[in-house]
Amino acid sequence: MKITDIQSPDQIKSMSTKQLQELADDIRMFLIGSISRTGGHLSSNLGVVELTIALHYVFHSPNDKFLFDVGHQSYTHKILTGRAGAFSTLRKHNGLSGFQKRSESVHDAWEAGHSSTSLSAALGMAIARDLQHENFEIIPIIGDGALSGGMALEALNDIGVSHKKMIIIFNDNNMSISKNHGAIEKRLTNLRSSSLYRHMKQDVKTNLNQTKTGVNLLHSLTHLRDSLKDSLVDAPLFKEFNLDYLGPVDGHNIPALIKVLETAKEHEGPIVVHVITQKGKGYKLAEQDRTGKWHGVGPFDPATGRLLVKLPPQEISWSQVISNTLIDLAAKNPKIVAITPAMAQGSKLLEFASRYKDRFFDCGIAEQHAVTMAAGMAVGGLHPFVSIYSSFLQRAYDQINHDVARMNVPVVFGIDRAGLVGDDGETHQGIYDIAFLRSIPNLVLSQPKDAKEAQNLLYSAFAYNGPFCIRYPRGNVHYAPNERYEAIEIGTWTCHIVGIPEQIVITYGPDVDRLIQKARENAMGVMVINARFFKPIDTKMLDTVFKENLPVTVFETDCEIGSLSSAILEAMNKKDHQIDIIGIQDHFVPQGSIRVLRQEEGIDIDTVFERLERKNA
Ligand SMILES: Cc1ncc(C[n+]2csc(CCOP(=O)(O)OP(=O)(O)O)c2C)c(N)n1
Ligand SMILES: CC(=O)[C@@H](O)[C@H](O)COP(=O)(O)O
Ligand SMILES: [Mg+2]
Repeated sequence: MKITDIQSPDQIKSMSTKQLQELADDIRMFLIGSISRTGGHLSSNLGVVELTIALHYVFHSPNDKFLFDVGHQSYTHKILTGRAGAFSTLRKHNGLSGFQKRSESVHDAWEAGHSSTSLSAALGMAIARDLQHENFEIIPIIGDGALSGGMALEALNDIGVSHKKMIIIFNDNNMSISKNHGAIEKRLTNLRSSSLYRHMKQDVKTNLNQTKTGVNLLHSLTHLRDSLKDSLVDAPLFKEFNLDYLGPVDGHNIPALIKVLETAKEHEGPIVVHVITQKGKGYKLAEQDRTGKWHGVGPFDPATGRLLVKLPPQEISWSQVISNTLIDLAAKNPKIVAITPAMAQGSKLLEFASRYKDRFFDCGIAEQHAVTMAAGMAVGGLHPFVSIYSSFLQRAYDQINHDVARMNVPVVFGIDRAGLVGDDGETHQGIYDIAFLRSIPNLVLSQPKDAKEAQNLLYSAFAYNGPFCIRYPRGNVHYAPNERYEAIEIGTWTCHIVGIPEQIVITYGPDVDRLIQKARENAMGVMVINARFFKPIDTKMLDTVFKENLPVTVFETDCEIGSLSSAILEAMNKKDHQIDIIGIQDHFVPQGSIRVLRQEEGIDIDTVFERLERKNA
């Protein structure tokens, strides 16, 4: 069967074991080919092909509900539910989402993008089901990385006494994006390498090889199930949560998976099925990867693994600029330590980790813990740098407020992926942090316009004795290491005059230079203000600017509500001056390239410029 001919999971229900395995092989080839053209979450998806086939074989979606935690590993689910034909649009504007999306298919029972939500959601859905006397299965699928998230552990604690029927698939590939971290991880290592698991795997293999009739298979699987029951003593992790447990089972063995899932289906109350999978299965480079390089990739040549999009010379990612500077500053200041909640690869902190082994802390997917731990380190006399993507920082709002800002302790936040992130869509757009951080007392909140300013801001942040946030976008920037650092006075903006100004634009980040360049090219007279601090803002400069009596535009590339324009309007409350505001309106921004999204939102330089030109007309 052609992969694109699959319209419904019902089509696989009558397949033999052999046909299911062939289907798995075909899907894997399809995924590698398709993702090599569009980019996407390769490794996690290659790891769950057989598991997803077995889930759709045993359960009946959309009546039964699959909740893929994070959702980045739901590609096979999309294929089996009739969406293979749309894979060329994966993560593109108006195209197939890289995550489960309820508007996309009735088979997508839940939406995510951030990790560790599936178990709470599953319990909520189970309560709703039972109160309304409905009858269906609820199947959250959660990875070993996501399980380390606080929400997942809070949910397990509740589920364990709920008696609500659900089948928790624990997809254990011994990897988060890169290496997984923590005590749970250690416990799992013992379990995975237990002689019992190896024995079971061999046992099933032997029996499968001996017969195609299924008689010995059944015997083997019954034996497997009995062994699993015995193994409970060796798997106390879930027992401690008062949860029944089946496993571990080989996640690439379809008959074994089917049998275990059927056993779990008969079980009353909640049960965990522990499935061992291999991240990147079927693509050698991804199988061998421990750094996370193949977790999410851009387009690549499948034959060589070479990435097809090359950086322009002298450009590096904003994350890399910050990381290089951090490494340099840390060489001179032993109090500097770095923390990441499971994003060492994306935040470009792997080099820091190898240079300063005892000063680097990957705490797993645990943003809240990361921030409060940083506060503890700061109270203890260190000067921590916490690197968190803007959208994941939403998780740690209380910790920033309660533990860092309230005690006014020196923690530097590197808010990565600030602004539009593009292909990951709504769940990952980093456009809210200015608004949600600005109201917190004691915080300094800044964004550099270029790499030079980024280096100077980081230098200034470590010279400051309080919480200091520096946000920077996804993408690249022209870079040369600063010959020497210059301290930037907190709360100061800079003013850039092009021609004879007829109007004033207040903006920030890389758009400062983009706008200056555009104005020069078009001989427009404009005063461009680089609002490099959102808190505190430069009220002195605002006073001067408003005295010019020229039209003012605030051009922001984040959500309009509560961000820079709000800060300015608050400050100018008592003055009589009209301000034109350009920013992202009050709605969620879907996926798409940043270029397309900026056009849609009317915040691309051309549209902004046309708007400014109209003001001069
Ligand atoms: C709250 C939050 N923090 C960080 C991330 C980034 N992230 C996406 S997938 C992932 C690793 C998940 O590991 P696991 O659950 O084991 O899934 P796998 O990719 O191994 O299948 C991380 C850290 C996220 N999506 N949400
Ligand atoms: C699914 C998830 O949350 C991450 O894998 C995320 O997609 C990474 O984004 P970057 O590609 O910007 O590092
Ligand atoms: Mg994992």
